[in-house]
Amino acid sequence: MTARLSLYRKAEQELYKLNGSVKAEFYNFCHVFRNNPKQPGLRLKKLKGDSRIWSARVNDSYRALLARAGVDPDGTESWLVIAVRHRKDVYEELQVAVNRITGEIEFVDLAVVGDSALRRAGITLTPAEPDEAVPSTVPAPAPQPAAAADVPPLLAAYSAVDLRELGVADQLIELALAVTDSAELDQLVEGAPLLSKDILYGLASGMSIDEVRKEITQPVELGHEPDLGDFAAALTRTKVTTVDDAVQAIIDEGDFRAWKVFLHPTQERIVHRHYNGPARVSGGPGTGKTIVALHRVKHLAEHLPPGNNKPILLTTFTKNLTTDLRQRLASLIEPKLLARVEIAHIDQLAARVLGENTAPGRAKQRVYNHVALNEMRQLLAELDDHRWEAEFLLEEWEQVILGQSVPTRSAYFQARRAGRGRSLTRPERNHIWKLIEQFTARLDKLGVETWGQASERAARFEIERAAKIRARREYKDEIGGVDLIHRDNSSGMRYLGYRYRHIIVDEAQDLSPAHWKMLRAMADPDLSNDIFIAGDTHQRIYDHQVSLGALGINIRGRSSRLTLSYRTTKEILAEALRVVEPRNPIQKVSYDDLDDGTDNLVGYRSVLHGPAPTFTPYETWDEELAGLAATLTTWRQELSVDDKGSPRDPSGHIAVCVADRDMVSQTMYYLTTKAKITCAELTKDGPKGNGEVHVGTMHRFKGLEYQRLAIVGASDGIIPRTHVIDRYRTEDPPRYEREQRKARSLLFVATTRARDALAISWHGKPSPYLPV
Ligand SMILES: Nc1ncnc2c1ncn2[C@@H]1O[C@H](COP(=O)(O)OP(=O)(O)OP(=O)(O)O)[C@@H](O)[C@H]1O
Repeated sequence: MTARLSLYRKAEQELYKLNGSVKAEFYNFCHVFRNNPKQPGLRLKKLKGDSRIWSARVNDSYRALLARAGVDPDGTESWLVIAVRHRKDVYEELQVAVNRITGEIEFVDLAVVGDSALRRAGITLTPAEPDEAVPSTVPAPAPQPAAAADVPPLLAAYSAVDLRELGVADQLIELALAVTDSAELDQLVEGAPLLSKDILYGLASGMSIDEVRKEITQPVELGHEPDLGDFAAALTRTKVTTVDDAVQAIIDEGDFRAWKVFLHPTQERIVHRHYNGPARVSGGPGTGKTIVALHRVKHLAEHLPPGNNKPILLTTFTKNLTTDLRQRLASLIEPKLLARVEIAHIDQLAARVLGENTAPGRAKQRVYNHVALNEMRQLLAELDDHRWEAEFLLEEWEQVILGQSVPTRSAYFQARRAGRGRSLTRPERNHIWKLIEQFTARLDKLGVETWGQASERAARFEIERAAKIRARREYKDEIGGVDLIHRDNSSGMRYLGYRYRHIIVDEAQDLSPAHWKMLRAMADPDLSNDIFIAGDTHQRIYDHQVSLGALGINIRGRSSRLTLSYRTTKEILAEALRVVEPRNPIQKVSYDDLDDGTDNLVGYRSVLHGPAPTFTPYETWDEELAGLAATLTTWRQELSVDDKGSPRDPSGHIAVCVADRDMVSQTMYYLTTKAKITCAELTKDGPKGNGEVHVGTMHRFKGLEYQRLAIVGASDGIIPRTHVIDRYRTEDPPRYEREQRKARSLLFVATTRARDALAISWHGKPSPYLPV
């Protein structure tokens, strides 16, 4: 007799944590079991409490708990491993059931529920294999201390019926209603099925029943009443890993594999949905927006018609993030599908478009804005014109003229200047236009252009290209769909089509209007699933505010939000939130939704725990660096051994984040020469060299994550740069606010890169954005 064996998600995760020899015995167990589950050495037997759970022997100490999920007509049995654990932790009362909302198989692990909660709910656990010396039943519960009875339950506002209707597993309902504090709830949900965990945390964090129903329950609802006894059908709906010869590789990959297979139901829904137009996912840092974007690429690639072209574009704002995306995508999809995906950062795309449209030898050198600013200053000095600041003019050019592709002086007279400070009269606009004409002529003569100019030109080329495609289509429709050989042959138009069938954008909050226009023109707006956008405006660190609707990208009704952080601990998250959402109403900041509405982080939460972030003041920068060296030395030591005491290399898991390049150099110099800690600078191409600790400016940390992170030099005057922005306070208040918001978001991005530990320090006065 043979058996098909699958692993329940929780069981797979338990296996990652077992030591190597137990894992090896488990692979052997799988092999034997698949050949013959009745093999006597396996000692397969039902638990007494629930006829659905069976226990089988992995080795002397470990047991696999299994559920039988049907038999094929050819006699092949289907079994699901729901847990692998020490025999002392196997209890007769363990149960497995089909959830009435999702129709999936669920295992409620009472073995990890705290004693106090079990006792209050009147549940006693009986070991399935008691040690000889231990009585077969856990001693009768001790009477509860009188004080405990006075503490109201945490979820006192809800009834058993509420919890059941939302989808909490039956076995957990009484227990959940009995817990009195969040620590008890944490323990209760540790072994709970995902849906129960989401619901209970949602209610405990203040979501209403309706919100939980809408955001958590409905997305995973089966739509009809499942047969609670039909495990075979339930197995087909349950996320499992099939045990085959590759199971060893799967388990050895451990937690690194989790994001590839176990999407959260909300993530899964966003990934697989059909969208009739552009769609967007938002959510706080670490909620899996990039993961969703990568799975979306996979989903779309799997549904492409056969071919050898690259109809999918995956793009992001910065170069170093494309490297990361490429690596992650390569580990998620097979090479054949990967070959159908173009991965390029947004400036690279613009450069490519310009390359195609520029005669050889005529290309301009692209320069960053500080080079352009110098040119503007020189021009103003030569003209002896002091009416406008160079910075103001450059921004007016970038944000208003280039940002809206304003083509002529008369169009500039009419241009919207939202968020640009005081209004300009017609003569003032006239003056500015003339200066900017002289400035662009100067750049032209030097043979250079800014990246902003380049993307605006690229957008124009792409828009023209899209217009040709549409004109050809309309003409073809007009003449009744016949081939346009007479017309196409002469113009070379025959092969002209939209560049991409699907475009996926990550870190969307930082793209400029020109970038969006270019992307819009690269995919057919008449087709569904054309553009998928992932981003969080709370993390916007460049000055590009856009309204997608006005740029022809209509996401209305196709926006979703992720709220559960997989990266950051509760402790870090609470402090990070106070950076972007200060409690002081005078400092209140609002964030847009990439359109004309606002976004917020309501419901943003984490189920991970860790130490509270530390906030340390110093008198001087030198003292602060000495403190940093001490922290890093301790972290390095702690991360040099793993959970099981084996040595491991801490390189690349610790990082230091500072405000500017000078501080990067000073920090690296101090750590290398005074503390013997090797460093790698984070550059736009990723970490340079293989030093143990990565050091970089806040901008470089966008999209990355580290196990432990130190933010140093978080002082008033540095975050934000008071000497740079203070003059706007009276001169240009909207600009002052924008600068403040950018600096705040930068600190928010930095704090949310830390996974387990975060240490923030400053010298002198702390940054006004720090929650201290
Ligand atoms: N379903 C999942 N299962 C396991 N891990 C996950 C899951 N979703 C996300 N993660 C992990 O959470 C971390 C953050 O994910 P990701 O980078 O996609 O978040 P993000 O929302 O894009 O963050 P940011 O806005 O900060 O860039 C990563 O380590 C990722 O592997």
